[in-house]
Amino acid sequence: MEPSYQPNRFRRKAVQVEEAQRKIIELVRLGESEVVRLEDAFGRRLACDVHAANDMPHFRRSGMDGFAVQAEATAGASPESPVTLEVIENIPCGSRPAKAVNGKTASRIMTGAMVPDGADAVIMLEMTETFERDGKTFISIKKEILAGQNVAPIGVEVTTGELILEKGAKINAGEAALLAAFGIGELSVFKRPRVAIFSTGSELLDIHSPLEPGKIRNSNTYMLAMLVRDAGGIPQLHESIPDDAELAMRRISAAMAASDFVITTGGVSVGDYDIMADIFDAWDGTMLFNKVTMRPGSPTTAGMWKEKFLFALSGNPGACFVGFELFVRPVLWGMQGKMEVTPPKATAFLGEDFQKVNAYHRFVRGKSYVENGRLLVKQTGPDRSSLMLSIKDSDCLIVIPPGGSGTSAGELVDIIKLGWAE
Ligand SMILES: Nc1nc2c(c(=O)[nH]1)N[C@H]1C(S)=C(S)[C@@H](COP(=O)(O)OP(=O)(O)OC[C@H]3O[C@@H](n4cnc5c(N)ncnc54)[C@H](O)[C@@H]3O)O[C@H]1N2
Ligand code: MOO
Ligand SMILES: [Mg+2]
Repeated sequence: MEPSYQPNRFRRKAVQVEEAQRKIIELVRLGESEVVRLEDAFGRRLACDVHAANDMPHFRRSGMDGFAVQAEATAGASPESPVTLEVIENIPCGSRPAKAVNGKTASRIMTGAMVPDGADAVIMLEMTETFERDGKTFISIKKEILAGQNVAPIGVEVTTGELILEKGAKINAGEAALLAAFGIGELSVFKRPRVAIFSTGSELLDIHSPLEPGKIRNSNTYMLAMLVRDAGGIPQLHESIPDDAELAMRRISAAMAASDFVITTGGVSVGDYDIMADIFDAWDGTMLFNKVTMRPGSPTTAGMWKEKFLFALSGNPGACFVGFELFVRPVLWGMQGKMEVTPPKATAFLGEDFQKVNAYHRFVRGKSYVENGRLLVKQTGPDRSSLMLSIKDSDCLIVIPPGGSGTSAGELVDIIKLGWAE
C-alpha cells in the first residue's frame, strides 16, 4: 500500500490518560481458568475465593518446649516457695496426649505439640528444674505463669469458613504457604493471556544481525515480551513487519486469531511510513483512541477487533514502555482477575528540579528512595522518548502536570509504581 492521505492520521482528538484507561478497562473481560498444581502456581492469579476449611490451628498448640500445666497451680510460686508438679507424660509433636493434666501434674511438651486437656499454659523448659524421686519425675517452678501463656488457641490465626484469599490474588510465597496449610494442592487460576507482539519498521534488524547504516536492532519486541511476562501473560514474539500496511494487516489479523490480543510498536505517528493509522482506517474494528494527552507516547493508539484489543504503541522505546504500563498492563491484570487494574499510585517529593514546559502530562521514568524519613523521587536519566537506558533503573513514573515551567525540587508529585516493582 502506497503512503496516502488518511484523515485519522492528522486529525486526532487527544483524550486524557484516565479517559483512555477507562475506555480500555470497561472492555476488559475476565479470562478463562485452568487448574494447576500448587508448586506450579507461582505468579498466577486465583480464579475463585478461597475459604478456610478448618480452624488454624485446629488443636491447642504449644509455642514452646517445656511443660503443659494448669496456670492456677503455679499461683504464689517463687524462688523461696517453688511449686512442685509431677510429670505424667511426654508429648512430642504430632502425637495426641493420652492424659489430662490437673493441679498437681504437668506434661513434658514440645513446640508445636498438642496441649493436653486440663492444661491452660506452657511453661518454658528453662524456667523449671527437673528432678527424680521414688522413680517419678517432678518439676519445680519458681515463678507464676498466666493462663494462656505459650498456648495458641484453636482458630487464633484463621477460623473455619474465613475468606483467606480473594479471587485475583497473586500466588507468591505467603499465598502458597496458606494454600498448602489448608491442603489445597491444586487450584483454579486464570489462564495466562497470550499476547502477540509485533514491531513494525523497515529500519528494524533482527537482534542477531550486524548493524547497517540507518538501521537498528529491534529491541521493543523483547522489552514488551518481558513486560507481558511480568504482568502474567504469555508473549508470542513475531518477526518484525516492514512499513507495508497491507502486509501488516494480514499478519496482525492472523495473529489475532491465535492470541488473546495484539501489541504493535512503531508507525503510529504522522510520518509517511507510519502505517498503523492506515490499518485503523481500513479495518472493521473499533478505534478507542489514537492520541493521548501524555508524553511520551502521545500517538498511542488502541482499538478492538472482535472483542480483542489491538494496542499500537509508539516505536520510541521510552514511549512504548510507558504505553504498556498505562494501557496494556491493566488489560493483562484485568483478564487475570486483579482487583485494582491500574498501576498503584503514591506521592513523593521531587528530589531535583524538572524544568520543562509541558503541554501534556509527562510520565518521567524515576527511582524512589527514602531520605530523612521522606519518600523522594529522581528521574533515572534524560527524559526523552527515544532513549532506553533509563528504563532498567526505574521503579516508578513521575507524573509532571502540564502547564508552567515544570516542577521544582521539594514539590510533592504523584508517582505511578511500575508493575515490575509490584
Ligand atoms: N511531525 C511529527 N512527528 C512526530 C510526532 C508528531 O506529533 N508530529 N510525534 C513524535 C512522537 S511524540 C513520537 S513518540 C514518535 C512516534 O513514532 P512512531 O510511534 O510512529 O514510531 P516510529 O516512527 O516507527 O519510530 C520512532 C522511533 O522508534 C524507533 N523504533 C521503532 N520500533 C522500534 C523497535 N522495535 N525497537 C527499537 N526502536 C524502535 C524508530 O527507529 C524511531 O527512531 O513520533 C514523533 N514524530
Ligand atoms: O509522545 Mo512521544 O512518545 O513524546 O516522544
Ligand atoms: Mg513514526
